[in-house]
Amino acid sequence: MSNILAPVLSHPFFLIAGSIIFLVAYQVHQSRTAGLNDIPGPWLAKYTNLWRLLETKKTGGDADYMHEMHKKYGDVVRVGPHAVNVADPANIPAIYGNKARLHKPSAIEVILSHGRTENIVTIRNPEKHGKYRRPIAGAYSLSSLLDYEVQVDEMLEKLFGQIDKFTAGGKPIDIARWLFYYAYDVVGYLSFGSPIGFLDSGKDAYNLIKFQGLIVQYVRHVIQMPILHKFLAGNPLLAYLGVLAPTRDTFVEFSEIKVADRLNAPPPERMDMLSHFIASAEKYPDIMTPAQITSTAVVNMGAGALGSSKVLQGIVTYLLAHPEQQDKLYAAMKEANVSYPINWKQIQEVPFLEGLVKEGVRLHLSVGVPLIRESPPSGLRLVDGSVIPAGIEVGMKPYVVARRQDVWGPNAEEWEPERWMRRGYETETEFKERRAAMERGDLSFGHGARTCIGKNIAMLQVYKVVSNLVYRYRMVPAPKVDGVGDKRSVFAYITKREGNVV
Ligand code: HEM
Repeated sequence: MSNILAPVLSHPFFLIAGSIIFLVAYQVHQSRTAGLNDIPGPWLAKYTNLWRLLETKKTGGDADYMHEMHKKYGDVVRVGPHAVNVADPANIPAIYGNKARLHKPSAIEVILSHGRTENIVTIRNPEKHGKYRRPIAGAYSLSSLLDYEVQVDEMLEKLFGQIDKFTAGGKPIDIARWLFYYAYDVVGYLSFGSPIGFLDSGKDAYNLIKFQGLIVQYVRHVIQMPILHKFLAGNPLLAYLGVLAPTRDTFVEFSEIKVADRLNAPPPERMDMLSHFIASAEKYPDIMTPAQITSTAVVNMGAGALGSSKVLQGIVTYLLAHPEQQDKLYAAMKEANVSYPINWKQIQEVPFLEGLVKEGVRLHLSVGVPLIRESPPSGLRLVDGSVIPAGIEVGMKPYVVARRQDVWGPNAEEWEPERWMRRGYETETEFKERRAAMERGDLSFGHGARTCIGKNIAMLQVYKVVSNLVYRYRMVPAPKVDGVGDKRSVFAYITKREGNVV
């Protein structure tokens, strides 16, 4: 009998059909035994991560499909055989809180190409993460900001010099592009000790922005189906052959050179982040190795520069659509008696500026993926009483949380800087309560031990440029210039507000 069946079974058709049946049976088994059968979600997502990969591809990751999924299926949605997304911000402490101390799941490692040094974003274990975060925390502290303001001012002067030059004669300018260059040069200056050269050259220096865009697209897609990483950037053979190298390595190699230059040079007169990292190597020699210092500087560019750029792009788009809001901010700054260039201390005295920036962060954050964690061995109890079993990838998307009506009100999806200020009809206590609820429900910079370490730096660079830009210029929308720019471009006619600027 087996002699008769052997030629049939070795036929390619049976081999392929058999493999497919095995794969489907395996996926069904995996799905059924994950302990998530009661959690609603699209049917395909129950069996394969392909569902979220396809959704990400369809929406490009920008417009968020999870927002629609939560509207359809509720606050807890199954997005993969072993993955759920949660929308209710009341769960933030349980998932991200210091007491919860959840690990990051293995999917986070898709950020690292084969052979690269791990960094504070990719370290999964909370204890180890704490060990690596401690030595660098001082570089990002509020007290360090005063040291960094000089570098930020230097970059602002370069930015405004270029705006003046390129708008001479009433020409339109792609203001978003220049704000990207500013954000990248500020983070680069602070991380590597010298500006990278975006503003000087008026170009995407070393193609960093382009490469980073490719890396973001890679991570955004592959993190949905992490097994793909083994066959792509995480693959040792492909790394050896250099197949995927150009996108990732140019960026890292550029950073290695910058860090090596600084390690071989005398310390600079003024502290920047790189000086902090190098100084901490004396106290933590096992952790702050040259490779780790480079990795930390790279993470700054990756996690930081893009975030601030996108927020600035969002704010400027809004200000162009509402020139009256520029005038409102200008009047508020005049009333606060600020002087040019507006400094960090003066910035704190203009509540409308705070509203603009916070609203910009809320609605235009760059984090297009959920902040993922792994449910602990004892399971994860959510506020609705349901329990997510051990070993499941659990995430909340800042985009989704930023649009919750129970936190932000019925106009949650609209831009309203004034929501951050006291309303005419509110008592001080009512305002404080409403604002505290918004702060509790705000996941823009994450939460807990892994909250954004660069938040202060991001705020310094964003507040400084928004305030000084509006103090110095008035902007109105300009039509797109044919053949110039890309999907990030925002064109504007810009004129100086005479009399304010030296
Ligand atoms: C408006 C701009 C920014 C936004 C919206 C933002 C958002 C975030 C979020 C949500 C996280 C938490 C990720 C998680 O929980 O898994 C994070 C982490 C991080 N961010 Fe930012 N970020 C911004 C700017 C920056 C800047 C300017 C820097 C550096 C100079 C930076 C460096 C980092 C680093 C290193 C981490 C990892 C922290 C850790 O795991 O301990 N970010 N960021």
